[in-house]
Amino acid sequence: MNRYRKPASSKPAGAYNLIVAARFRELRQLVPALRLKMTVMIILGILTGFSEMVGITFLVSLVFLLGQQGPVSGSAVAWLPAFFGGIDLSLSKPVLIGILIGSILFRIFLGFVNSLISSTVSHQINDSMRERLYAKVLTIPFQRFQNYERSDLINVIVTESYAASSAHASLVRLGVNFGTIVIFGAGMLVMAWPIALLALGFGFIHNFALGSFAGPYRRLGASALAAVEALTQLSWTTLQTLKAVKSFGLEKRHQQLFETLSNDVGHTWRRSDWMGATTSLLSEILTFGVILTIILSSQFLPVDFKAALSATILLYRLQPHIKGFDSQILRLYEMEASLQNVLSLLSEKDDVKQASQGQPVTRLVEAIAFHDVSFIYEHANTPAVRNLSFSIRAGETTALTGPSGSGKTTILNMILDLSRPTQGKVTVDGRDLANIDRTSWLQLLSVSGQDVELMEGTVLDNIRFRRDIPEEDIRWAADVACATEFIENLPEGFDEWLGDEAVRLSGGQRQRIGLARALAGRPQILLLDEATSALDEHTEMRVLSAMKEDPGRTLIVVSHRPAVARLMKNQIDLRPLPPPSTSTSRLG
Ligand SMILES: Nc1ncnc2c1ncn2[C@@H]1O[C@H](COP(=O)(O)OP(=O)(O)OP(=O)(O)O)[C@@H](O)[C@H]1O
Repeated sequence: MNRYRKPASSKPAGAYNLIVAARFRELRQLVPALRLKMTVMIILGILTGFSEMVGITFLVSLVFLLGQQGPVSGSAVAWLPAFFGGIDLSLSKPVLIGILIGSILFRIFLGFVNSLISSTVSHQINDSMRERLYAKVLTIPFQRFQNYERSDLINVIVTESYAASSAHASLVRLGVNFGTIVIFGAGMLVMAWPIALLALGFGFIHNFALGSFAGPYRRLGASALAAVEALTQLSWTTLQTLKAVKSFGLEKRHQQLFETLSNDVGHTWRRSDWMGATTSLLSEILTFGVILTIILSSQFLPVDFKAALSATILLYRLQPHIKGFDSQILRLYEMEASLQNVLSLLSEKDDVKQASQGQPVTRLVEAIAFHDVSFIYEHANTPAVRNLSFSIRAGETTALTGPSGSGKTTILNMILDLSRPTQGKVTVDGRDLANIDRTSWLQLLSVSGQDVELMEGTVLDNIRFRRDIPEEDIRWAADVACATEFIENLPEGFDEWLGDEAVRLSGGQRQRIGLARALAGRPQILLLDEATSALDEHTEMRVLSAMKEDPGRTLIVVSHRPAVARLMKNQIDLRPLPPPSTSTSRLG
């Protein structure tokens, strides 16, 4: 997912069954307050299994016992009538029928309660995972965020977040299966211990045989995830670059690529189904083998035939639980890759400074100053900006110029507190920006860039951008940004639905919506990062002149156009100075 993420190891971490402990540890890390609910669900599940045993299998055994005359050799069934002490078994038939019906109803009730609880807990886990993953995307440092593929982030938040609740459900079922196996095992031990021992041996062989599938399941989980990620990424980039795809006539190529990736996804899911069918078949064959062994050897075992038959029926009823136990372990292997993705995103460190940390600021009074600032991006070899010192005075207009790649956007990102200087500091009225409350600082600032990130909604929604801004401020901002003239020509005006790409708008119109969005909050400091590059020169001058009119506003404009730079009072030129000077900035 993360471009810098280490690939998952292809070898299982430890012995087959140890994966349960690993998943449990991870789950507790993800959902700490889960132990009580999990215990309740496991107990309810075991009770369901118990009532099933009593209600069906145990009573079948008793039916045999009712017909039994005299003591039965080699088995504990001989003392079962005594176990029901003093009851005249011929009179207890209605009672037995009552118990049978009662236990079936009890099992149905427990099953219902358990499914209600499981579904509530699953939804709680899913809600909490999605919210935490989304919150993480909002709180990781912007630079780290840029290391992620957007399509992968969507996959993790929307799809893979379910891995936690699936792991939880599997662990609960595992606990239920295990508890039921123990209870059934005890029942069999009471009825026919030699058969119980045979069943125990069968359990170990079953566990061992299915253990050989652990590696393939783990790899299958990882390749299914990779296939889905590749498919989502292709769909995402096709939507993002559809115009280019059509302009280059690449529709067929994309269709072929999609079909290949889609087949990969189908192929991994088919392999998953086949593997499920194979392990199920193996489990059935093993059970059949053990039951056949019991039947064939029953005459040699020191067990009465009827007791052997009762225990065999129990074993037959037990088989789905043994199979469930092992298949849940295999599921835990399969979901490892998704769970690791969720964990790896959640373990990202949050921004060093939270939005509400630091001293609040209400106004820029003097200046924003850079003091010997250098910045190097993660995984980059050279600094994006080096030893920069300059100051931008409050209420003045400043042009930030320089060749492409000289660090203009990087500087704006540091003013926006999206990136921290690797060396040196940025100050606001003499106070280190690192110690200023980000929320209050960002209330003074607004930014508009070359590419406007539009969202699903109307023109009004796009300018308001989920902030509490009155409509008259939006209309005022649209006026200043020279946007009203084209908005009012749209069929629905400010209520025109744009869609997230706003394909019907020209580049210059989209930029004017972006400018109106930046202005609508009436910021004291406005950062324009080539935000008027798609406008014709005349409109650009009109927009910038209108923006300059507010005397209280500090305007910082990044532009490659000399005419724009001339319109500003100051100029910071990032062209490298000739050697031997090391400083790359000067205030014009
Ligand atoms: N996220 C990033 N990771 C690594 N390097 C980056 C990242 N963003 C920018 N850079 C590098 O930092 C340098 C400065 O980039 P920046 O975008 O600040 O330049 P710019 O002056 O705004 O360029 P332009 O005028 O082309 O928009 C460039 O060499 C760029 O490749």
